[in-house]
Amino acid sequence: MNVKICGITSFEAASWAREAGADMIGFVFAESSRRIPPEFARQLAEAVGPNVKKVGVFVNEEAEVIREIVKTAGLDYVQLHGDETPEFAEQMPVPVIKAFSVKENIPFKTMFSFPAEYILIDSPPAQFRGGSGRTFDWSILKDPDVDKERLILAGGLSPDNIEEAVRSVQPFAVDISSGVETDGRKDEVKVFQFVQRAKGAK
Ligand SMILES: O=C(O)c1ccccc1N[C@@H]1O[C@H](COP(=O)(O)O)[C@@H](O)[C@H]1O
Repeated sequence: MNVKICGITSFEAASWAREAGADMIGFVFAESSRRIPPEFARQLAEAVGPNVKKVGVFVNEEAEVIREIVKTAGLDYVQLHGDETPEFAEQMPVPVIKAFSVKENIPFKTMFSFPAEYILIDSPPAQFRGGSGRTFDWSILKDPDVDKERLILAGGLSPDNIEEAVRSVQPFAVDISSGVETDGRKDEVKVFQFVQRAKGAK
């Protein structure tokens, strides 16, 4: 199981994610309590080293701004978490993770025909477009149009529900932000528990 820890805002959290065995870390460049400047993301990315992939999270950002941030921060993927079109995604300089909310009522067939390396399915937005900490009914992902090889499951995951999530959905990867935090900051114990349980679940 591949694991992405999103909303990294400190050197400590970046090193916990790496030491715990996360495959990807996410930096938020959209409206969020977890937003960080691109230059700081670059420092975090360098501290983590090349074995953990770096994902930049954007919501309805201009393509030119994303291109600049990809260069400045040294990103491996962009996660488009807004209403971006297929044409927009095709202009991206690195592989794309396209996020859809289950509330959008877009057929899975349409979601999985989007030109992106991975399709991330998240809960409906709350205050911000992502990072709500809310879960959704995973049974909808049993639909045969869901391509599990390209699916990243997100939304309200936590160390307590991740084993059940992996067992019932069997996605390519799982993505978490608020479920490994305490009082709005990444929590070392939760990060290790989450990665260990996600990777151990069958
Ligand atoms: O994490 C954020 O603050 C964020 C802000 C704007 C767009 C996406 C964001 N994060 C993504 O939200 C989901 C679910 O997060 P959670 O685990 O429910 O807190 C995840 O894909 C993050 O990558």
